[in-house]
Amino acid sequence: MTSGGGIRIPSRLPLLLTHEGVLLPGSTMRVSVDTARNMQLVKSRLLKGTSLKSTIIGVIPNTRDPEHDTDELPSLHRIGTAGLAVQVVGSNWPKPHYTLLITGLCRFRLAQLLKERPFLVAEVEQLDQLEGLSGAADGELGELSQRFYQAAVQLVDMLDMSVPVVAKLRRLLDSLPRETLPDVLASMIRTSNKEKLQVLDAVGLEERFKKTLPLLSRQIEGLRLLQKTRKPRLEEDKRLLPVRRGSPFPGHRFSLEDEDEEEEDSDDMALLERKIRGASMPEPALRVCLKELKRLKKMPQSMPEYALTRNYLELMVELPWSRSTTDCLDIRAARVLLDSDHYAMEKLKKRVLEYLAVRQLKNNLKGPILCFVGPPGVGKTSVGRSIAKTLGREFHRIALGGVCDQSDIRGHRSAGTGRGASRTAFALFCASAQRQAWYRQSSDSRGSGLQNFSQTGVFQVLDPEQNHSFTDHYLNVAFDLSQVLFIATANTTATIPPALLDRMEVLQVPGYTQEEKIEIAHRHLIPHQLEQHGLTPQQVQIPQETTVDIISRYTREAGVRSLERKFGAICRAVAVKVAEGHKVAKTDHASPGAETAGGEKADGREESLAGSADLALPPEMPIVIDRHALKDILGPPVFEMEVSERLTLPGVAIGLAWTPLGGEIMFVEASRMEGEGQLTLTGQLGDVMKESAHLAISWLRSNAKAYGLTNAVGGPDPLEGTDIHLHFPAGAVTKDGPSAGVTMVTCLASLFSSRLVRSDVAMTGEITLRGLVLPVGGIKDKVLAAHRAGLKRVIIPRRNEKDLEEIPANVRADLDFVMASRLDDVLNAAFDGGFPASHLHAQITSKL
Ligand SMILES: Nc1ncnc2c1ncn2[C@@H]1O[C@H](COP(=O)(O)OP(=O)(O)OP(=O)(O)O)[C@@H](O)[C@H]1O
Repeated sequence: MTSGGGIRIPSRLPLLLTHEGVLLPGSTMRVSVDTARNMQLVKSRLLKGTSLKSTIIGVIPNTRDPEHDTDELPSLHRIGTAGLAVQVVGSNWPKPHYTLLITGLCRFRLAQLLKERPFLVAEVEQLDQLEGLSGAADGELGELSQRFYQAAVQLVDMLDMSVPVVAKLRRLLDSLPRETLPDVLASMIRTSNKEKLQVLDAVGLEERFKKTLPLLSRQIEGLRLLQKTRKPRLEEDKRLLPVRRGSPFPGHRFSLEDEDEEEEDSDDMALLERKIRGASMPEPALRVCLKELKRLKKMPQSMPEYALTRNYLELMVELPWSRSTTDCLDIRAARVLLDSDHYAMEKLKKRVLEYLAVRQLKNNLKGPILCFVGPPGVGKTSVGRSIAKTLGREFHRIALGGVCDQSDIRGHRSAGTGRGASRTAFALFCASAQRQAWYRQSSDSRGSGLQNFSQTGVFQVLDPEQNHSFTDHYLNVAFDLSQVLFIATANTTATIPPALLDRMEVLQVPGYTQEEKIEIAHRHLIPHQLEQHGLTPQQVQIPQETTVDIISRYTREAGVRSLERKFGAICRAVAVKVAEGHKVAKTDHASPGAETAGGEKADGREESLAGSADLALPPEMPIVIDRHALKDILGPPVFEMEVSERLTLPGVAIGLAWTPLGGEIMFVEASRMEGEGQLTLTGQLGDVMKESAHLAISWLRSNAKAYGLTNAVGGPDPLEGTDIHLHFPAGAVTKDGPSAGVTMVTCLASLFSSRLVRSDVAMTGEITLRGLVLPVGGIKDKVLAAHRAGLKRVIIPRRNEKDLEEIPANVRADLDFVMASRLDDVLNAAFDGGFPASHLHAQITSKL
């Protein structure tokens, strides 16, 4: 085809000087042309010429730096290759240039330079037709050509025959004249420009074979080595045709450089595939993963979908499909652990142990889901963590507060970027083995979103009957959650939909009494905080009185979370003092006089003080946190005993309220003014509470005569010519419920009778129009709140008497409980000297 033997080139040839690459006969090369002479050659010869002859040019490798190839003619290489310009492409970017595709025809020798401008023209002598291997060559040349041919066949056989260009090359080896093989193969294999130049200069055939044979052997060796190191991927290696620029097959460029990247990529994919196969996922999940992997392999990395698919596969691989822990439950050890981690909570701990014992005997997790309900910071999560520890399971917490969307529970997967795993799947991913997850529902203001739970798939997750085939929309395959032990926590059951609540066993976790808090603080919170701050009991001491002060004057909560935070603040302050002390000690040590001080701390201190007066004194150990230190560290007390101050006027009474944060005392205030009998209610009250207010007024009006209640001017109807305003403080918080009924009656009775309510009484109870007192909920939390506030008497409905059993004995001993079945009982207990009608006037004078 390109044998010089069959082609006669013109004796005068325009010359193209190439800076990059060496064109050999039988190969094709792309050349970028931008120097003045070469551009002229293209414009006036190649683009204008019409005959085949005009497209034949002499290509001479220019060994000089192209930058200097301006006007001065370089000393030209004497041997060049005549080539056929088969394609010319012009472009203006980034500067005007042409790209030529040239196929080498035969060698020529430069005889004489005829013209230098506008482009070079020379008289040339055609080489390559002088010798030839006629048929079966004999002698050394024949042997050389045979060896060369065999080596070439060996090389091509090492490549992948399924690649069309390799198959074509294999066929060409047999059909091409042997003398053309050195040029063709030298242009294909990895060779430097210098080596190619040597091949070009080898005009004699024998010399040419000798020059190219070692290059061929080197390539074979290199390929063999490569295949040896990457044996498992032999098939892929064969695809790597080590053909560089100058391939005789334009358009097919293979390069060993690209290979590395490709190799990395496919290694990565192979690794991922291995991981997928090794994840022991069930058949359907494996099928989905392999399908996704196949898609991923075809995707360019720059595509957004690539990262998404990859993340998906990584998540699938990490999910604990088969990994699970064997529960190692020893009930006695569990009891010890629960006791050592948590003070009090006896009822809860007992129930938890029962639950665990039954689960172990039954050896499955079917049954109601435990749900701990109580105010914040009472240790619900902490008990859950201990349960996981006793079982040897991993613990993960999922927060569902504010969840109102099904995708949070079950994930979502839409086209594009908006897809993600559910919180459930994410928790499992984090837990990395099928063990325990922790469900939490919040009673925050967005709690109403939880109403949709039945549709949101929470059942599918929690319900042991359904969760063996939980399908996350993101994962899109079923996952067995039946081995996961779910425990729920909530601050209130009010926001949990009834259908879900029905499947749960609710365990109430009430707030703590002051005594319990003191114990928890000294057994758990203080040691924990000391450890967290790198302090020891030898360095800091917090006496019980300080703890009591913090509990009553700096925190007012049902749990112990703020209490723990306050201890944290104290530890930080102490840490500074201790660190400052160390600093002084170090300074002493470094000073020459310090050594003679013989380790006497006091001496060292004096010396250092003399040297630098602004350094703090190292504190005496241990630092004792007394009331003054407390004020210094935490600032002035946040809560003061304000109760008696607020009850100095008629028309104020203390009610007891239950909130998700625990029990609270509440001051109900009433005032009256001239008007038309209007009742104004403020403090964000719900409908039930508004109705209670109307009930209270009606009852008082109907009994006004009996109790001697009057309006502002002493008239028999308290509402005549009078407007009433009833206010419940903390106006920003919505309140509702019937339990403030008795407090409203007491507050209004005080207003209408102008008598003061006792300042140490708190009350709770629902009222009826006939003056009965009905039972209410949350008695324990309410009583604890009254105790916290330092009140002495608590009025509760008689039918709540049984609830007093839950209240710790010491709290019961501190309080005087009044059981009320009628409103008369309430009023009698709330006012000094009772509230009988006959004594009314005498009482007023004595009080006012
Ligand atoms: N009885 C207790 N004994 C020892 N530490 C306790 C006890 N109760 C609470 N704590 C500690 O109080 C801190 C808060 O507890 P935890 O986080 O379990 O509260 P929670 O009831 O889950 O609150 P929330 O409803 O806000 O999540 C933890 O450090 C816990 O160890």
